[in-house]
Amino acid sequence: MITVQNLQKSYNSQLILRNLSFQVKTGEFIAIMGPSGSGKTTLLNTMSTLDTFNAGKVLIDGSDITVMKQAERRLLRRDKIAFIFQHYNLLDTFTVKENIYLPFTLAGKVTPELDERFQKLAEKLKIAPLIDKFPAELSGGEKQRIAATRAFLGNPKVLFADEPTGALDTRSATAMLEILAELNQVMGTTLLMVTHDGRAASFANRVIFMVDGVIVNEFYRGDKQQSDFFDEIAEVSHRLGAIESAGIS
Ligand SMILES: Nc1ncnc2c1ncn2[C@@H]1O[C@H](COP(=O)(O)OP(=O)(O)OP(=O)(O)O)[C@@H](O)[C@H]1O
Repeated sequence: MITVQNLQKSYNSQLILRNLSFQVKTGEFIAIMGPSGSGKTTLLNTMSTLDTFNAGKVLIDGSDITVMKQAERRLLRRDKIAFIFQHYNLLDTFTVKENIYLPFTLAGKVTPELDERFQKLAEKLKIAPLIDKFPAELSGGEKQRIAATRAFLGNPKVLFADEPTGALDTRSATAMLEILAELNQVMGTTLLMVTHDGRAASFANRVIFMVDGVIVNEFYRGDKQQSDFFDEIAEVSHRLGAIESAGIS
C-alpha cells in the first residue's frame, strides 16, 4: 500500500537518502531504527508528504504523491494519514479538547460519532481529566497522550510516528506502545514508527535498520516471542553501532 522507489533527498547538496526503496503492506507495523543522523526522520517526512524529495517515487494507496497537487496532498493528509511527533505539535492557546478537535473543526466534520469515539479514546488514554487544560499545564507524557488521541481520532489508514515514546517514562511508553499495537491489530492501521528504543521496536512486525541514508538490514518478528525479537533487535543495533563507529557504511 506504500511503495518507496529510489528515493533521494539532499539537504544543502549533501545526500541524506540514497536511492532508498522498500514496500509497506497494508496493516504492517514497521519500526525504523538506525544511528543518529542516518536519515530516519527524513525518510518518514518525505514518504508522508511533509517534506519534498529530489528524486524517486512514493505511492500511497496507489497514488503517486510526486505528481499530486498541493490540495490533493492536503486531502490525503486529512483523510488517510496521521502523525505523532516527539514534540507534540500542540497549540498553546487552545485547550486539550480544542487541540484534539482542531482538524475536524476546520474540516467541518464534528459529528456525534466523532464525540463518541473521542469519549472512548479519552478513557483509554486516560486523558479525560485533562481535556479543559492548556498544553502548558501538562507533563511531557500527558502532551504525548493528547497528540496520540488527536492522531487516532480520525481513524487513519496510515500513522507515521517519530519517536512517539521518546519523552515518556517506562510506564507511559508501554501504554503508548500497547495502544499503537492495538490500533494496528484491531483497526488495521498501517504504522511506521521511528525509534531509538529496541523495546519499542519489538512491538512492530518488521524492523528496518538504516545507516547513512540506506536500508542495511530488515527482519520480521514472525511468530517469535516479543522478548526473543527484542534480543535480535538489540544484537543488530549493537553490531550496526560498531559499524558506525568504525566509519563504515
Ligand atoms: N532541515 C534540514 N536542513 C539541513 N540538514 C538537515 C535537515 N534535517 C535533517 N538534516 C540532516 O540530515 C541528516 C539526517 O537527519 P535525520 O533527522 O533524518 O536523521 P535521524 O536518523 O532521524 O537522526 P536522529 O536519530 O538523531 O533523530 C542529518 O545529518 C541532519 O543534520
